[in-house]
Amino acid sequence: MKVKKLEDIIGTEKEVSDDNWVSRRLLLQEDNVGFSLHDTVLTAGTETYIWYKHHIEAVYCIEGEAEIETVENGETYRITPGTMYCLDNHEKHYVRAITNFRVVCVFTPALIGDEVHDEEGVYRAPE
Ligand SMILES: CC(=O)NCC[C@H](N)C(=O)O
Repeated sequence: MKVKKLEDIIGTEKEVSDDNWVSRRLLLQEDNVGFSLHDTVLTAGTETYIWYKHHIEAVYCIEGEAEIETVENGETYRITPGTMYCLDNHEKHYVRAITNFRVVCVFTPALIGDEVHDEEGVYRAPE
């Protein structure tokens, strides 16, 4: 069994930041469990364009509020604590954080660890 605390991750290479968010990566490919698990905070007032071309992501909100817009059809969703969304069709989308937006994210396949979005909003393909 594996037990890790957020405080074990903060300040290490498993705490990964991009312009609009910080992602504390609790489980990664090296843990060999088939998914990765992150505690992520998106910064209030930011808009992030994302396309998980190679991954499925589930996102469970535990603090704050955001709007998600799926690009293909322009639909918007208000996400608040206790709500989950799952990008099960690799949807291109925007995340607009209204307040600091804290979420638990699960990715399959698991992230390797240092991924940030490229110019297309994509995390690189798993190795
Ligand atoms: C909600 C979302 O996808 N935010 C971007 C960061 C990502 N979830 C991560 O933790 O790497």
